[in-house]
Amino acid sequence: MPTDLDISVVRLDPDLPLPSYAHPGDAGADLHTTVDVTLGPGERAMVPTGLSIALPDGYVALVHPRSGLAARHGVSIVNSPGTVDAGYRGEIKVMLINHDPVESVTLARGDRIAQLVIQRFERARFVEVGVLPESVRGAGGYGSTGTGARS
Ligand SMILES: O=c1ccn([C@H]2C[C@H](O)[C@@H](COP(=O)(O)OP(=O)(O)OP(=O)(O)O)O2)c(=O)[nH]1
Ligand SMILES: [Mg+2]
Repeated sequence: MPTDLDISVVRLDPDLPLPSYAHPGDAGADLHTTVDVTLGPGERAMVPTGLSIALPDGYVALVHPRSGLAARHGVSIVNSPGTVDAGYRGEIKVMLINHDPVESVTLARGDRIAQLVIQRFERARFVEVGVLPESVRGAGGYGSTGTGARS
């Protein structure tokens, strides 16, 4: 098990909990909405979490959807996964969308709406070249291998 990383958090809404992992070993720490929100079919909303964080340099926090909300209500995140940069000190917000074609969904203050995955990342230097090295895949993509069973 990796050791836990300390991340400073300010609770803008002290009545709501800090992000928390539901089980040991979970990658995502659940985020809560500070407001009641109702999303009609196809509707989206920027939902506040009441949290600001300071990530160490070299880390990013990704805002992922919760599969339970997706499976039960068709609710996901427009910009999934959202990117919280290490230098960002504002409130973390979640751009929820209701993909259900007919049903509205209501989320109440305190409900868990998304999960935050903390990752290390590589910062790249983009080095311009004239020609890229060859690869087996080449430029094939967008379904180039088909959809059927492969032997
Ligand atoms: O789901 C998200 C995505 C982003 N952010 C915050 C943290 C992030 O550091 C900042 C900017 O996000 P991003 O870079 O994705 O947005 P942008 O459209 O490129 O805005 P900017 O020009 O401010 O970078 O907004 C969130 O709170 N939730
Ligand atoms: Mg940006």
